[in-house]
Amino acid sequence: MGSIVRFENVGLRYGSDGGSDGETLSDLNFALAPGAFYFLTGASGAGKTSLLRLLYLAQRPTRGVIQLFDEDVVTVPRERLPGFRRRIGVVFQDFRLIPYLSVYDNVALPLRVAGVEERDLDAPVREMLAWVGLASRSDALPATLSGGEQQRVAIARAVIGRPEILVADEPTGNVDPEMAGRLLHLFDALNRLGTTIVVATHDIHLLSRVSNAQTLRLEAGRLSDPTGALRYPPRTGA
Ligand SMILES: Nc1ncnc2c1ncn2[C@@H]1O[C@H](COP(=O)(O)OP(=O)(O)OP(=O)(O)O)[C@@H](O)[C@H]1O
Repeated sequence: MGSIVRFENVGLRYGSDGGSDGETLSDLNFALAPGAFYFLTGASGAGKTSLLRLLYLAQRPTRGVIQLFDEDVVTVPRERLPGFRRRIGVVFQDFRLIPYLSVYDNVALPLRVAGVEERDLDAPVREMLAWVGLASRSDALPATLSGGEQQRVAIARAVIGRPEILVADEPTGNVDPEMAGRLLHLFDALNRLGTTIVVATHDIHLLSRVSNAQTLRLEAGRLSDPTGALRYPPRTGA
C-alpha cells in the first residue's frame, strides 16, 4: 500500500523509428498517493496526454514498470485490463460523448456496462446530472449542448461509477474562467470524497485554485517536481 500509481523507469517511444534519445517520455519515476490531487503541467507537446494514456491503460510503455493498485499492469493479461479500467474515470480532451445518446444515457452508460439494473440507475444518474448542473438537459443530444455543457456531461460520465482515480485531460480547455472554476470545484469535491485526481493542463492559472493540489511538470518528456509531489509517499502502518 502507500501508493495507488507507481511508475518505475518508464519510457515511451511511438513507432519504431528514432535512436535511444527518440523517446516521447523518458525515465518516469514517481508514485501517486491515494486521495491526493495532482496537476500535470507542461508545454504543448511535452507529453501530458501520452503520460495520461499510460495511466488509464490506453497505451503500454516501451520500457519500465507501471503499477496500479499495487499490481503490475504492463505484464497483466489483456483480459484483466477492463477490470483495472473500471476503477479509473477518464475525461477525454475531446469529450468523446456518444452523439446519438441523450445526456442521460451518456451518463448512465458506465453503470449499464457494469451491469447495474435499470431500476437502480435512475437515482444516481439524476443525482449526478444535478451535481453538474444539467438536470434540465437530460434529454438533450450532445450536439445541442455548449462546449462547457458537453464537458460537464463528460465529467459526470467519468465519475458516476465512483472511480478510485479520475484522470482528466485539459478538462477546462474549452470553457470560460468562471466555468473552469466550477469544474475545478467539482473535482475538488470528488477529491474530498476520496478519489485520487490527476488533471493535465497547460493553464498555470488553475494550479493555485485547488489549495491542496500538487504539481507534476513535464518538460520534453521528463518529469520535474516543483512541489515535491514525486517523493514516494510515506508507507503507512510501518
Ligand atoms: N499516437 C502517436 N503517434 C506518434 N506520435 C505521437 C502520438 N501521440 C503523441 N505523439 C507525439 O508525442 C509528443 C507528445 O504528445 P502529447 O499529446 O502527449 O503532448 P501534450 O503535452 O499532451 O500536448 P498538448 O498539450 O498539445 O495536448 C508530441 O510530439 C506528439 O506529436
